[in-house]
Amino acid sequence: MTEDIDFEIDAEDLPQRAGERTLGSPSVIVDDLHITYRVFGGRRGGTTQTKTSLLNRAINLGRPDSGPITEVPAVRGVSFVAHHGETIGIVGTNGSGKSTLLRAVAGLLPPTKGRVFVSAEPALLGVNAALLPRLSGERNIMVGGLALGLNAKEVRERTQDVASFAELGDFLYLPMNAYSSGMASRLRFAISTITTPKILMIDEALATGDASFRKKSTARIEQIRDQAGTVFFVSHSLGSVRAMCTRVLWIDKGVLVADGDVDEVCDAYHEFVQGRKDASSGAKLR
Ligand SMILES: Nc1ncnc2c1ncn2[C@@H]1O[C@H](COP(=O)(O)OP(=O)(O)OP(=O)(O)O)[C@@H](O)[C@H]1O
Repeated sequence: MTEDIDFEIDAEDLPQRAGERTLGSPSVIVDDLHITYRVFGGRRGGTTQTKTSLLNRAINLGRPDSGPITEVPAVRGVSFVAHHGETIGIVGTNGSGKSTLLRAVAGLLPPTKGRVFVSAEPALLGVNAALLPRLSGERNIMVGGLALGLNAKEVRERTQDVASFAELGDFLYLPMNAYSSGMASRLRFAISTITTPKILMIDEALATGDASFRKKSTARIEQIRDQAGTVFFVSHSLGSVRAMCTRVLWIDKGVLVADGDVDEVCDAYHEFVQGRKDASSGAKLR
């Protein structure tokens, strides 16, 4: 197991754990959730393919989306209840299903099986939010703001704040494909924090930008977290998870192997990635 654990972020720069906040009512209920991706390609004759008729194969010959379909079970039977007032870290090795789980809770992926109940519209805050490279920063702020539920007037009122938070200067009016990658990710972050959601989902957002922007963005996360009801935080940085979270879910190969106390789960996961323990060692923490 060669998972990298990033301890690079200075603990002093991190938002602190939400402390002894009393838990409120349930905000997210995930009940036996399964997410299976279906992708074109893969081994012909494999066990996960659907049958394509000879005629279809002949018609589709040469098309990139023709051929067998492979099913990738990314989340397998995950169940948990999150409450208002919790900051929940999600840890797991590469490809274990963390982002898929987050996207499913955010309503961006339909469950293959099982159900997700949310008490409010969750907002996914991540550096990977899709923006349109040919549009200016200003137009992207409008598109992003509308997508997050603001109306056009509200977005216009906040545009200068978003632009100055992202340190765009006059680049605000240039197409995003003229931005440096750091500038683009700062803008993504700034857009995704334009509102304060009741359920906030953060996917590796702390990795955004250089050290000074990271400090600023973590302060912004702390501010949002204090106002948001429930925060989910996917990260490979156990330092960040320990500093910020009040509970941790550990996902391995799509299965929830541990759900509980931050230090216990982080310690077990750390030992696991160091190759000292098997993933099943986390089961007792549930
Ligand atoms: N769009 C997709 N189509 C098909 N398979 C996918 C897709 N996205 C993810 N997967 C697969 O689903 C599994 C879970 O991926 P996911 O991105 O959720 O894991 P992760 O824990 O977030 O990984 P990482 O830490 O590398 O970001 C992996 O096997 C991955 O290859």
